[in-house]
Amino acid sequence: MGLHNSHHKPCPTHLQSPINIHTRTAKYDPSLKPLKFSYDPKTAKRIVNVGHCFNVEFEDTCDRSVLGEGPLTGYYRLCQFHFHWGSSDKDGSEHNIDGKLYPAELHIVHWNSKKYTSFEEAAQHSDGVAVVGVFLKLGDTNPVLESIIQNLDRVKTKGKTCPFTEFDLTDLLPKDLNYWTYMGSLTTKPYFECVTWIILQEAITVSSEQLEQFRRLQCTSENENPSFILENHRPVQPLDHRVVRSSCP
Ligand SMILES: NS(=O)(=O)/N=C1/NCCO1
Ligand SMILES: [Zn+2]
Repeated sequence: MGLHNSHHKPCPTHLQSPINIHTRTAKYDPSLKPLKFSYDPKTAKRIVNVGHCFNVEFEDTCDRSVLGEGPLTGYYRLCQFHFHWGSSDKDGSEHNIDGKLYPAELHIVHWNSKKYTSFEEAAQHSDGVAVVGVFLKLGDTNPVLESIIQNLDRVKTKGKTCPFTEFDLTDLLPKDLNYWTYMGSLTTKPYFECVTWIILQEAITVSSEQLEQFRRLQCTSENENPSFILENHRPVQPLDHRVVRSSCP
């Protein structure tokens, strides 16, 4: 059921992601708090090739690595991070900034462990999930990304996993933690509308060679004819009546 208007025709309300962020329309909200990342490097567990991307998974059976404050009520438990990229360096990010695309985008996925008992349950609720999005811009080789990428030949085909421990995810974040925030959805099936999106305004760097490594991952399993994950970014969705808020003026 959607909103009703004078024509009495229901108009559906979409809360889908990603979106284009029009920075001049974003509204500064002084009540937004600074983001508080409390990640324990010992909770890093493994890298998994899930077919459409690779996930770096964390131990999420207790609140050892959490994201707090920012636009959130309470804290959300870190469960995994992954990337979206394009078939060339010309596109790849999911969110756009004033129509500008980046060559890739990092998503750090957390779920509301105060109210729910798993990511799967939390994803059924509008306050269930918080994803921090970080843009990757073309530049020098990123040494922290390199420590992840050097493992990718161990998860080349769909379903493969490899151990990945003692990783400090805060090393991957930019210095400036100012952000835009809006209510949206998962950008992968089943597109549940359960995400508080927190998009950092400062990008981190990635080199062209590092992006090429992403595109060498296979979406096929080891006993199939190889196909490659050349791109995995969803097109932007209608903003409708949503307002994007900014943590800084
Ligand atoms: N691209 S996304 O919105 O983070 N999608 C998901 N799905 C499972 C976890 O994050
Ligand atoms: Zn994602």
